[in-house]
Amino acid sequence: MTRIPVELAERSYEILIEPGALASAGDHLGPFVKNGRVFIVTDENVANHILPTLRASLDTGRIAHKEHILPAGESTKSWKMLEDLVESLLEEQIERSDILVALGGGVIGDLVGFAAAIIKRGCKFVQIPTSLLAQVDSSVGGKTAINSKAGKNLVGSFNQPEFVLIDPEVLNSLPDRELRAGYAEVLKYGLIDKPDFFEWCEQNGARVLGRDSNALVHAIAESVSAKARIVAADERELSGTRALLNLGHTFGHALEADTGYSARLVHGEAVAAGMALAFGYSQRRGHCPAADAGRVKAALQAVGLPFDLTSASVEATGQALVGHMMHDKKMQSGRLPFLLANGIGQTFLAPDVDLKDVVDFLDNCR
Ligand SMILES: NC(=O)c1ccc[n+]([C@@H]2O[C@H](COP(=O)([O-])OP(=O)(O)OC[C@H]3O[C@@H](n4cnc5c(N)ncnc54)[C@H](O)[C@@H]3O)[C@@H](O)[C@H]2O)c1
Ligand SMILES: O=C(O)C(=O)C[C@@H](O)[C@H](O)[C@H](O)COP(=O)(O)O
Ligand SMILES: [Zn+2]
Repeated sequence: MTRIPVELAERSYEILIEPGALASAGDHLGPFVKNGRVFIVTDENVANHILPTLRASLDTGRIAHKEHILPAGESTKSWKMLEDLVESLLEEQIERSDILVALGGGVIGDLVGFAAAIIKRGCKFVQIPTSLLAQVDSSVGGKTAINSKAGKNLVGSFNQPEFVLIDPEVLNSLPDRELRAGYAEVLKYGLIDKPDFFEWCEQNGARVLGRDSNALVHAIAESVSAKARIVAADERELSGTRALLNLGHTFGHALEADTGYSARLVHGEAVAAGMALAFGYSQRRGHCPAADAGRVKAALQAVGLPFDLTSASVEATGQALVGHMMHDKKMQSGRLPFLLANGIGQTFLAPDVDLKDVVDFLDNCR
């Protein structure tokens, strides 16, 4: 088993990675529940494919458990779903010594992490991520949120899990499209500050997406070590270091808003197009060589991810997209810093971006 620590000032925790680990989830959860109960929250797809193995493991360990099965999809990160989940857990008299388990993709992880933060002013929770995106990104680092009418992830908290249990074998039932979407966030780590890893991805992307076990474990371990390092340096995104993890997201969240957070463009796909736009815009501003921006597009295109507005099927004007960006949490004194790049593996936070120039870029980059 690979163990990667997330070392934080207040409390550290571990990310455990092992093919087949779900079958022994009870052994890992046991010490955290003592005499309490486990409340598993999952979605309907994950309930069909993955829940039976977790249930069996808890039964073997004689750990009392209850289940909440929610609809799948981004619309589950809503006030309504949060309210329903919190009320039903309170109805079941959840205690602070019990433990919530987020079994699912990033939608379930973000919702359950937030519910855990507010129930009785804080319950413990564990992340068992089942999508590639959740295994390489959302299960680690403690950002939890729901969406609001104004935009993506605008209501939430920083709330770290007790541990993260990653079983790459659960990805066998993940649809190809979702696997690809998660792979966009894998590429992100290479683009931020790991150029060698980006090169590895260029050479091994097909193995990862072909579900080769060794390639998947390598991609997951490299990704979560990068995320753990960045989160440890700036847990609450105060110094600008953690903002690097937002590469592609300023553009990407605007694309998601434009498509109504629908299945037309899922988060990882929006981030893929967003990263290509960030590199394209960096090239326009003279930061990034054209060859590097070209490599980013090529790496995305090679695996069937969107690499510009057209391939993301977004027709909105630059003005409309920048309108969505005005709700970005990075906004400060009316200015929006952007994650730009001097090249592959050289991402930086640019504070001085003129939004009129971004509008012009978006209107002329199709
Ligand atoms: N908190 C963070 O740091 C962070 C980081 C990245 C993304 N996110 C958030 O994560 C969300 C996207 O996560 P996602 O891509 O996992 O989406 P998701 O949770 O909607 O999962 C994608 C789809 O795959 C299905 N699924 C998941 N695991 C499966 C499996 N093993 N077998 C079969 N089907 C499976 C789900 O039911 C869903 O239909 C977005 O809301 C995004 O904002 C958060
Ligand atoms: O963990 C982070 O920090 C990230 O930015 C990871 C992103 O992949 C993720 O999508 C995150 O939810 C975006 O953060 P937000 O603060 O822009 O909502
Ligand atoms: Zn993301």
